[in-house]
Amino acid sequence: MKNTPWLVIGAGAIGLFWACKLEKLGHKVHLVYRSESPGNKITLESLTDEEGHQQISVSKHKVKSLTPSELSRQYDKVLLCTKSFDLTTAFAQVADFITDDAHVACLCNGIGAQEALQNALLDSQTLWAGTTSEGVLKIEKNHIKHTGLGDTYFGLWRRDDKKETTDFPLENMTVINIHQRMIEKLAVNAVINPITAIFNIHNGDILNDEFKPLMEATLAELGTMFTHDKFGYAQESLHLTADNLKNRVSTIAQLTRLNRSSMHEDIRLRRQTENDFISGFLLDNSPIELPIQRMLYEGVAHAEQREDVKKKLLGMTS
Ligand SMILES: NC(=O)C1=CN([C@@H]2O[C@H](COP(=O)(O)OP(=O)(O)OC[C@H]3O[C@@H](n4cnc5c(N)ncnc54)[C@H](OP(=O)(O)O)[C@@H]3O)[C@@H](O)[C@H]2O)C=CC1
Ligand SMILES: CC(C)(CO)C(=O)C(=O)O
Repeated sequence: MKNTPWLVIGAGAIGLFWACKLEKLGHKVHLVYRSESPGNKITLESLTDEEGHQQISVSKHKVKSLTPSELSRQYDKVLLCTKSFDLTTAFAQVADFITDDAHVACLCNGIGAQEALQNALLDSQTLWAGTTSEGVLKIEKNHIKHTGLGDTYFGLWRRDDKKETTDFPLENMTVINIHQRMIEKLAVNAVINPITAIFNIHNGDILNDEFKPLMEATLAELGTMFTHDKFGYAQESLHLTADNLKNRVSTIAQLTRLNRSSMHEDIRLRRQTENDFISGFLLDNSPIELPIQRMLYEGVAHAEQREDVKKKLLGMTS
């Protein structure tokens, strides 16, 4: 299988990063872009070495960039690197060029888009849901900066899948508990992303005293939901008590203290956010009312309500 190229979809930060990573691993990469061609050489600037030490290195990676209409062959390994709200449309555009037994993987944040993608696949195709804690910034159309070293895992999206013994077609990346890992990531995103986006602050700032009551209340509310036996993903989330969440959120906020969260950046640049797949997913699936998460959702979704939401969030929790 190493001889057949990977089809990577989405030439954003993560798509370019994976195109470089796959090429480094010895795979051919065909990269599908939407608006601007990244060309055939990607520059990857790394700020940390493999052990996480500060060290700047620059490498160039060869890929073949195409639009969906330029595709002409069949692919058996596909990696979708779009935002969650673009996932199914991006797949639909390339579906005719994917083999009946293909491995199809996706790496978007949040939950909800994966099930929609699963429904678009043939039963004979395998969907791998992925989660990553790598930090990548796109500087130019063909230039990315790897700002934070992280891990990436893939697991079968369908738990009852007969293909349980199948491995992801890249070594050391298959996990059996992908749903748990995705819920854990979602829990962190549901705190850091909307708060930093609404208050226009860097990730580390949520640990400041000013936000302490809001943080405590948000974590308590989510802890109650994740440990509720009627939450649809309770099997994967019962360990996520308020204290456990506090540790996770504080660690990530500290590690990424100088970064803007993806949602903060999306709002700053007036782009669509992944709100519906983070807070929206929790609101739709929670067995209890989530007044704080609802207010965070509204504050992200409606720019005109943001000032009011800020006051309410600080007022209701102090
Ligand atoms: N960047 C990071 O460090 C991290 C990102 N993630 C998650 O990974 C996912 C991707 O993030 P990121 O790369 O930063 O996002 P970007 O917005 O940088 O990239 C998404 C890319 O998908 C492209 N795209 C959308 N629809 C299509 C389509 N139909 N055909 C081809 N390309 C398409 C977009 O094209 P266009 O340029 O036209 O908009 C864009 O280039 C998100 O869910 C994000 O939350 C998770 C962890 C870290
Ligand atoms: C972990 C975190 C919060 C890092 O910024 C992230 O995943 C995001 O910004 O979407």
